Amino acid sequence: MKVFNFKAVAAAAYRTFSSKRVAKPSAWALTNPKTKNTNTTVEQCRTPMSKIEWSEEQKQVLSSVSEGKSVFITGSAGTGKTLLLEEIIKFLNRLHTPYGVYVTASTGVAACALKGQTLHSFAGIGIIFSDDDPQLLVERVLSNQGACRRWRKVEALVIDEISMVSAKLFESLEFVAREMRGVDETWGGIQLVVSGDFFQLPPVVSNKDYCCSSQGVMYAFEAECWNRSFDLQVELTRVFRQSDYGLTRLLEGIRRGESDPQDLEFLENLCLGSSECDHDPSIVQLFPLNKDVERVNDERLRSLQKDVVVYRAVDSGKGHWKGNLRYGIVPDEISLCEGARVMLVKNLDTEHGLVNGATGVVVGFSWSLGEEEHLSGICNDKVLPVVKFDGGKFLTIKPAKWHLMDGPEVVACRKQIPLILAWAMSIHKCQGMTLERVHTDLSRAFGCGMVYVALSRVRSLEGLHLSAFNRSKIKVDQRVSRFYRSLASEKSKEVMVVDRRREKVATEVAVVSQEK
Ligand SMILES: Nc1ncnc2c1ncn2[C@@H]1O[C@H](COP(=O)(O)OP(=O)(O)OP(=O)(O)O)[C@@H](O)[C@H]1O
Repeated sequence: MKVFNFKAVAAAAYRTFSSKRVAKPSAWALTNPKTKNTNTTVEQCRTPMSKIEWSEEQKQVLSSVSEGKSVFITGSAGTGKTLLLEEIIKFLNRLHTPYGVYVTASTGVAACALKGQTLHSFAGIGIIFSDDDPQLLVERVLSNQGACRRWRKVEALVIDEISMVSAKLFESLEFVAREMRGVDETWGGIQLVVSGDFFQLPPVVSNKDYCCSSQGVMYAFEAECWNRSFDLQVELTRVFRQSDYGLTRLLEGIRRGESDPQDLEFLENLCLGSSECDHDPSIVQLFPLNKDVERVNDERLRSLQKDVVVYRAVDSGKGHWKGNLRYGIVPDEISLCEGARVMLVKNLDTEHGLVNGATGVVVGFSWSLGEEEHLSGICNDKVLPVVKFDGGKFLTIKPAKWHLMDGPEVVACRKQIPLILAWAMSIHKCQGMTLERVHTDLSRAFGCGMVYVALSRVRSLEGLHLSAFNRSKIKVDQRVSRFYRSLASEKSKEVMVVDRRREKVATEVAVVSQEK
């Protein structure tokens, strides 16, 4: 109880302090790339879950896409990249022929969330290594009928979570696109819509490739074809996930590796109140490693000492597509019992907050009357879990379906209960999620972007519980910083051009009125 008070007081004090200290940024601060943490403003933040109102930047992207332009959308966590992408996908699907639009992502989890497929399965190039000859990849595609059709028919290609796509893959795909389509334009003329934040998790590269990449190139933006792949590269700057300016600014500092020492001190102090969280199962624990996630979830489940009901995924579909289903968020098998902490992994009732990421507790099981057919193969006990969500709502959870799409065609389908155990989760899996309450030990974070991804999941400081924090674990790749500096300087050049045009028009208007 004492600890809880400490956290509440600390968070409140921090908010007061941070809002007092930070005045409304000037117009200069908003456009000058050299200004630290310029990119988010307090009046720009809004209450999460409220009605969608596209920001000017989001509107700019929507309009460019509607003109057929290729765009790269980036920005801090929670700036609405995914929401914007969903809107773009709806638009593209209305515009193009069947098989004209392919939605992909670098990870199965992100692909599933957008009802798409992984970039690898779209491309049909198999696993690639840094020394693979691009021509060999074209041959691989040519031996795969489905992949040939995809490359020839695609008119618009969406790629989400680009930060985890390597330069080698990006470059290879651009080459494959030109070769397969026989068109000598960049990407063979395909309209690209790419989204992601390079300050978040980087590409996973093999040891062999890592040696090459650390000397050479690693990130997709380092690919030789990157700049000519896009007509527009936009950094979204309005944060929607957090409405607290202090937290938004603290996160932006960590994202860029330019933290204010007082923010870091605040995070260190926050750790003092951690012991309570170890016993509070309603807080999702985030771990850098999968093995810790499995250990904690298993231990917690066993400690309840209740009868367990097992749900097994039922997969259908064509050959290798079926294999891809297991890389999505929903597991092959999930064991549940009364008292188990769970997270919904599907939007069931958006109006009542029963959305992907909502957490709750299994309070019992009900007979699956009328659902026997749907449960067949999934659960031998023929019962459905009843969950009390943290918002107070009770819901009997029925099996849901996840489809793997090849353009408009469903090529594989997984049926499973849309729940995962939620005492613990990996930082890799939570990238892209909004979580109400998070507990994490960041002293064991490794690699670039991990601290930022973990911290940026929450909506408010009250939702953040830290048991350890080590400032040396905030790692930012200088190549990424340079890339964002160059994006910002391009933006400020654009602003200057617009300002000059405005000045010119104003002078002309003044001259005209004097002449009159
Ligand atoms: N224009 C908008 N109006 C209202 N809410 C918005 C808007 N854009 C985004 N949001 C909300 O903000 C939250 C974060 O959005 P989203 O998940 O799309 O961000 P993101 O940039 O993809 O984050 P991450 O990098 O962590 O994946 C979501 O709850 C989303 O619904």
